[in-house]
Amino acid sequence: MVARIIDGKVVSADVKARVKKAVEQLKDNGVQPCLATVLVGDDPASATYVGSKQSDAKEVGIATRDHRLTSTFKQSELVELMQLLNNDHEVHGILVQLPLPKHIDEFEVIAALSPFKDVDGLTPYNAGMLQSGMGVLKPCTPSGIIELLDYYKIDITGMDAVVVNRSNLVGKPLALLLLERNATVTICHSKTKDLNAKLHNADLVVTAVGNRQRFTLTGDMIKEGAIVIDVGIARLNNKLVGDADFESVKQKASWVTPVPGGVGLMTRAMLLKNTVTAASISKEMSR
Ligand SMILES: Nc1nc2c(c(=O)[nH]1)N[C@@H](CN(C=O)c1ccc(C(=O)N[C@@H](CCC(=O)O)C(=O)O)cc1)CN2
Repeated sequence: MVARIIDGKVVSADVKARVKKAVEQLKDNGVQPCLATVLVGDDPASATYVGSKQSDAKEVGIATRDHRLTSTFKQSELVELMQLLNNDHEVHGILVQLPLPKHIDEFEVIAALSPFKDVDGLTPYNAGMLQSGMGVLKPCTPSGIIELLDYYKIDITGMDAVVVNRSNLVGKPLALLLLERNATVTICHSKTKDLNAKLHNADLVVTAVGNRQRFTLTGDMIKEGAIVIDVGIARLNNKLVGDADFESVKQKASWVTPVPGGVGLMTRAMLLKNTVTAASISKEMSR
């Protein structure tokens, strides 16, 4: 079997076109959607991601604020900045780029965000809403993966899904979204017993490790016809790669996402979608 490609370029362009229209409608109704990004420290990958998020926003007509802070910025100052942005009526979405420097308690900063401006869907309120099946602002990578499955009309009902990641950003929220689509979900991690057996049995594999030395998914590790969603990003021989050895996985899977050009683009597109949703929520609340 040779896998069909789940193309993040096509689907993210579709999401962005819908977002652009929604932005125009909001503007016609007197609301200029605005996204504030917050970057702490000088991690080059994080700076690149924030740069892309800023230019994506501009491309669809969303206004931006760009807060770039040194790695010595204090936790209390960051919480104060969250409160300032929460109270700024011109700002609808707040994105704090992760990871934060080690001296900062990520949970405390995220928890200081207004859940109505939490365009990453990470506050305790939005995480709880997601768990109840009532999520509105949902984490961007997991909701981007669902958008990809929907676009290609891939029904995962009854499938055994294995997610290799247990973070709040990807693994945990994704497990809930796959469960909502009636998959049977197993979350795997570094302490999982017999990962190979679990992978072999899976109809859907989502991998988000991002370190080829620690984990590489090869074709012989998956079941014939499995769907493979690759969230990992790493550099190998100066080339951007995912967790999957694309060529061998492609020979065995039924569907596969490429890296680059897959889930990463969806993460960015879903942030724009969440920003427009947050702007609409703010408009409703001010009525
Ligand atoms: N606050 C957040 N922080 C982080 C998130 C997040 O969703 N919210 N996710 C990750 C990384 N990430 C977003 O910030 C991200 C990853 C990948 C891409 C992307 O565009 N990938 C492209 C390739 C890009 C390249 O050429 O370098 C692709 O896969 O085609 C965007 C964003 C960590 N932090």
